Amino acid sequence: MNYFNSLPLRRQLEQLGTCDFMDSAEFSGVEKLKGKKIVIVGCGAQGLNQGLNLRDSGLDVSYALRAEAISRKRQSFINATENGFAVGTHDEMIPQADLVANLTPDKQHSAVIDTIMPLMKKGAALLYSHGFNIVEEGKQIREDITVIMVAPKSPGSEVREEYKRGFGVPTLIAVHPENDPKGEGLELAKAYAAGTGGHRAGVLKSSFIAEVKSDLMGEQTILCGMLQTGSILIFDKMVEKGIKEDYACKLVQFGWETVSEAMKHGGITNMMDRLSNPAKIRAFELSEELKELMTPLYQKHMDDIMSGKFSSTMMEDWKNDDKDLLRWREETNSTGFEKAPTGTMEISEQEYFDHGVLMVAMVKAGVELAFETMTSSGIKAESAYYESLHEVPLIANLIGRKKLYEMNKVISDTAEYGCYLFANDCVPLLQDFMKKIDTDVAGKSFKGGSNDVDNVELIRVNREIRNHPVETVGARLRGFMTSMKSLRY
Ligand SMILES: NC(=O)C1=CN([C@@H]2O[C@H](COP(=O)(O)OP(=O)(O)OC[C@H]3O[C@@H](n4cnc5c(N)ncnc54)[C@H](OP(=O)(O)O)[C@@H]3O)[C@@H](O)[C@H]2O)C=CC1
Ligand SMILES: CC[C@](O)(C(C)=O)C(=O)O
Ligand SMILES: [Mg+2]
Ligand SMILES: [Mg+2]
Repeated sequence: MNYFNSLPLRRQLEQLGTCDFMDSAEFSGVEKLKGKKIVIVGCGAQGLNQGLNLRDSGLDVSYALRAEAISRKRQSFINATENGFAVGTHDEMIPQADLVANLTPDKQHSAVIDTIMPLMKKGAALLYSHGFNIVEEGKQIREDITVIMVAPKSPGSEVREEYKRGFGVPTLIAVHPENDPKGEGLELAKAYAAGTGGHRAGVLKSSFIAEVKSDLMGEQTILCGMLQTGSILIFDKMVEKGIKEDYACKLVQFGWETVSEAMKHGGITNMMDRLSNPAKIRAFELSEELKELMTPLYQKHMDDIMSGKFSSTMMEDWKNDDKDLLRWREETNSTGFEKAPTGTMEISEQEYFDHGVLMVAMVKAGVELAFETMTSSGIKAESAYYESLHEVPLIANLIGRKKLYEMNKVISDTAEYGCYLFANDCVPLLQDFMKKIDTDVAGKSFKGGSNDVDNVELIRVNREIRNHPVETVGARLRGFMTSMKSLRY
C-alpha cells in the first residue's frame, strides 16, 4: 500500500515540507557510529562508494551479498573484495550488524527486507538512500528497528570523487516516524552523513516523503530526462546542418558538464554570464520558449509522482521483467549521438559556451522549471535547489565519461526508467521548436561573435536571470560550501 497516499492531507503536507538546513556545528563527526558494525547490502553504485568514504572516515564497514554473487564472483563481489572489504552472505553478516544499509536497487527492496529482517539483531538500525520502498510500497519494518535515510543527491561515483577532493555532495537525512523506538535515528543519520562527507556540502533534515517525491522529479526531468532529450536533439540538429559528426558529438558530450559546472559555482547567473551579451539574450529567449513548451510535461511528471501513478506504472514494468525499461535502453543505445565517434579536436572551455548557446538555454529552462514545479508542489526551496541545480554537473560528468550509456548505467534503475519516460515525450514535444534552430546556437558562434546589444534589453534580461528564486536560495546555500573545489583550475 502507498504510505504517502494512506496519510491524511495534513500529515502529507507536513512531511513534504520537512526541510531544515543543518549548520555544520550540528555535526560531531562519526562518533555515534564508532565501534559499531555497518553492513552494506549490495555493492553497486552507492554501496561501493559510500562504503569507501565511510571506511576512510574511520568506520567499520563490511558487505552482505547474495550467495550466488559470491560463488560466481559477480561484479559486486569484485567491487568489495578488490577494495579489501570483508564479504559474506546475508546469514553470515546481517546478525552481526548494528546498522544495515540497504543499497540494493529499489525493485529488490521488498524482497531484500523480507530476507534480512528476520536476521537483524534486536534494536539494530536499517538505512536507505532512497525512500521508495517505505513511501511508495508502504513497507512495514519490525518495531524494534530504527529506520533512517541518508540520501546523497548525487550518483555513487561522484559521492566518492567529491569526497576525495575534500568536499562532499548535498545529502538529505530523515528518520521514519513509524520506526524510531530509541529516539536515536537522527544522531545515527547525522554520523553516517558525516562519514560520507555530505556535511561538507550541505545536509537537510528532511523526511522519507520529501526525499522520494523530490528525487523522482529531479531525476526524471532536469537531471537525466532533460540531458538525454537535449543530447539527442542538439546532436541530430548539428549534423543535419552540416557540422561534422565527431565535433557535434564532442560538443554535446562534454558541453553539459562544462556549462553546468559554471552553474554549480555561481548559479544560472554565472552560467549565463559566460556567454557574450548578445548570446546571453538569445539563450534567455530560447529558454523562455522552452519553459512555456515544457511546463505541461514537467507538471505531468510531478502530478504522477505525487499521486503514485508513476510508481505504480513502474512497478507494473517490474512485474513484466522490466520489458519497457529494457526496450527503451536499447532504443537509447541506437540514437545517432550514442553511435557517433567522439572527436579528438581541442575544444576550449569558452568554446563550449560560445558554440553551445542552446545547451545553456536548455539547462536554464530545465533547472528553473524543475525548481518551480517542485516548490509549487510543497517541496522546500533548499531541497529543490540541490535536486534541480547542484546535481546537474554531477550527472553531466557521467555523460562526459561514456555518454548516455554511462549516465543510465550509473544512476539507479528507478532514475533510468523515469529518464526514458520523460525523454520519450519530450523529444517529440520539441520537434517544431527544433525546426527553427540553426548553427548560430548549436555548433557555431552566435552572430559570428559580434558583441552589439540593446542596453535596455540586456538590463532586463540580467534582472530576470538574477531574480529567479532558485538564484536567491542558491546564493545562500553556496555560501556554506566553503570547500567546494573547481574541477578545472
Ligand atoms: N545509483 C545512484 O547513484 C543512486 C542510487 N540511490 C539509491 O541507492 C540504492 C542503490 O541503488 P544503486 O546503487 O543504483 O544500485 P546498483 O544497481 O548499483 O546496485 C546493485 C547491488 O545490489 C545487489 N543486489 C541486487 N539485488 C539484490 C538482492 N535481491 N539481494 C541482495 N543484493 C542485491 C547487487 O548485487 P548482485 O546483483 O551482484 O547480487 C549489487 O551489488 C537505491 O535505493 C537507489 O535508489 C540514491 C542516490 C543515487
Ligand atoms: C539522478 C538520479 C538519482 O536520484 C541520483 C544519482 O541522485 C538516482 O536515483 O540515481
Ligand atoms: Mg537522486
Ligand atoms: Mg534517485
